Amino acid sequence: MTSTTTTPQSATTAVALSGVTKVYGRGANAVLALDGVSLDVAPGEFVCLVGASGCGKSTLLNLVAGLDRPSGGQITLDGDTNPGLMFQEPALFPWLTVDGNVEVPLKLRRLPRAARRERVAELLRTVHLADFGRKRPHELSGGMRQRVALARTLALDTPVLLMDEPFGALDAMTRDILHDELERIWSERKLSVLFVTHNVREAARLADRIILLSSRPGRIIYSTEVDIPRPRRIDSPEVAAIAAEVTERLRTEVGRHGQ
Ligand SMILES: Nc1ncnc2c1ncn2[C@@H]1O[C@H](COP(=O)(O)OP(=O)(O)OP(=O)(O)O)[C@@H](O)[C@H]1O
Repeated sequence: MTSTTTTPQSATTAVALSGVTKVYGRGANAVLALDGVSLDVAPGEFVCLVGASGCGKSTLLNLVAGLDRPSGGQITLDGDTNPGLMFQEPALFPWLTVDGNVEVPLKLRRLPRAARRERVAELLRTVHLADFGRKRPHELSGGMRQRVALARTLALDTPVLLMDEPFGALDAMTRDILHDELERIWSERKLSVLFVTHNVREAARLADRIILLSSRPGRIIYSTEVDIPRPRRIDSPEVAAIAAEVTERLRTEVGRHGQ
C-alpha cells in the first residue's frame, strides 16, 4: 500500500511511517533512496534524524510533509492539519515586512484582520522579535530571519514541525541561542518535531531520540534515547558523550561504504 494520509490516529503517535520506500527515476536510472523505513514519533517528542550525506534525510522529511509521495509503505499524521516546515533557507518573501511574512498563513486560513494582527504580535513576542514587525527581511541577521520563519511556521497552529537543517547556515553562537528558543517553544506548545541535521552535537543537544540512517539506501540502523535533563548545553560532557557514540556509529557506516 502506498499513501500519505492525515487522519485521526491513536493519541500515542503524531507521525507514523511504516515500511516507507522511495525510488527516484525508473529502469536503469532508478535510485533507491529509502528502503523500508518504519518510525513513530510520539506526541510532544523531539526526534533528530542524522546520517551521511545523501542517505535520504531530506527525502524522508519531504515525504512526511506531503511534498512528494512514497513509492511504497504508508505515512500517517495525527490530526487534520498539515505539518509546519522549516528549511536551512528561511524562504521569506523579501517584499513583505516581518509582520506581513508571519501573516501569510493566517491570511490563507482566512482569519479576520484584527485576529491576524493580534496573532502576529503574539508570535513575534514568542520568537523575541516584538519590535521588528515593520522591518523587511534584508534588514535582519540570519538568525533573526530564521526566527521569522519559525514564527510563520508556528502561525499554522500545527502540532507537528518538520525541520531540515534549519540552523545549518548560522554561526555557532546564533545557533546556540536558537536551540534554547526552539526548546522553549517546543516544550511550551508540546510540539512533535522531526529535525534533520548533519550535526551530531546539535542532535544530542535537542533530541529526545536520535535516529541514524544508513548510507543510500536509507534504512534505520541505530536509534538512541537521549536522557540528559533539560535545559542542556551543547558543550556539556553529557551531550559530548552521546554525540561521540553517534559519531562512532556514523563513522563505521560511512567507512563501510568507502565514502
Ligand atoms: N529528484 C531526485 N531524483 C533522483 N535522485 C534523487 C532526487 N532527490 C534525491 N535523490 C537522491 O536520493 C538520495 C537521497 O537524497 P536526499 O537529498 O534525501 O539525502 P540527504 O540525506 O538529505 O542528503 P544531504 O545530507 O546531502 O542533504 C541521494 O542519493 C540523492 O542523490
